[in-house]
Amino acid sequence: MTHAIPVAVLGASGRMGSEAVRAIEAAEDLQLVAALGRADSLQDLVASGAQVVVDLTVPDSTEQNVAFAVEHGIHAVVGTTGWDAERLGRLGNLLDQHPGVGVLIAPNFALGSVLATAFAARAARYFESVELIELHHPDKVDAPSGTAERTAALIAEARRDAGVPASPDATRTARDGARGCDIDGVRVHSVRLRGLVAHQEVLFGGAGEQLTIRHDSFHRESFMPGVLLGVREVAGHPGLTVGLDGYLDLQA
Ligand SMILES: NC(=O)C1=CN([C@@H]2O[C@H](COP(=O)(O)OP(=O)(O)OC[C@H]3O[C@@H](n4cnc5c(N)ncnc54)[C@H](O)[C@@H]3O)[C@@H](O)[C@H]2O)C=CC1
Ligand SMILES: O=C(O)C1=N[C@H](C(=O)O)C[C@H](O)C1
Repeated sequence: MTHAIPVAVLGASGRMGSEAVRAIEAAEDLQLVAALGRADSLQDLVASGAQVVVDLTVPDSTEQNVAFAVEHGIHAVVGTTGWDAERLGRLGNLLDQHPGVGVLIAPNFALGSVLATAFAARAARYFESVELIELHHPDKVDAPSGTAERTAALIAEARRDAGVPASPDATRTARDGARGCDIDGVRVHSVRLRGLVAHQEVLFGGAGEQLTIRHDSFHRESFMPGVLLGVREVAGHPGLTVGLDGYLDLQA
């Protein structure tokens, strides 16, 4: 058997980080060499000998963590949110200076969610109206979700490419927030409710019909096959990959 891949987790005591630690420990081809939290130094990451780091921290620290990993030749699998175009641009430039290092930024590791986003992008051009609702546990610190940001951006791109006009909306007066936020012309509504984990609905409306594309993560175990796939594949994909679909053949 080939040697196990040495893997470190950043944010290891968090909701996702602790689940990832368990999944990596249970995988025979992976070896957990560091489980680091906010109190640890990034130097511990280098000292651990990790070839791959999984970042499941907070939007405020993820860019710095990933830049440190890249500068030290460590591949990174990133589930943390907050990767806007500016941050992705800076990371792309950094990776140009470190050829051979791979980074996967995965807004969502659940296979069903990755498929739902791909299906939504596919359907986007065929309907007059589109709106998106994301629903999460109330301990989530960011809104809208990273998955919603990505899904809305892909829907907007598909509609732009196909020359579809903006969704009709006659609203002239509204309370703040009543119509959600606007991501590239797609209205996105965020719900935070005790009992939920991670859920998303894309609503497409046409004359006399509606298509709803819904995905539910009922438990964080749903994200683990994607995390493990990312860890196993990232070294073989140098440079920046955004979205787990970059490692999957969704056409098959
Ligand atoms: N891509 C995906 O499929 C998923 C992504 N997420 C995202 O992952 C991130 C973490 O989510 P949760 O685990 O729910 O949050 P959490 O708050 O439970 O965990 C975050 C952990 O990171 C630690 N932390 C903060 N700063 C740190 C630093 N500089 N270095 C090391 N550790 C640090 C915190 O102490 C905490 O233990 C969020 O951005 C969330 O949106 C969550 C679920 C799935
Ligand atoms: O914070 C979460 O829980 C999740 N975060 C990611 C996001 O913002 O899209 C992925 C998933 O929705 C769970």
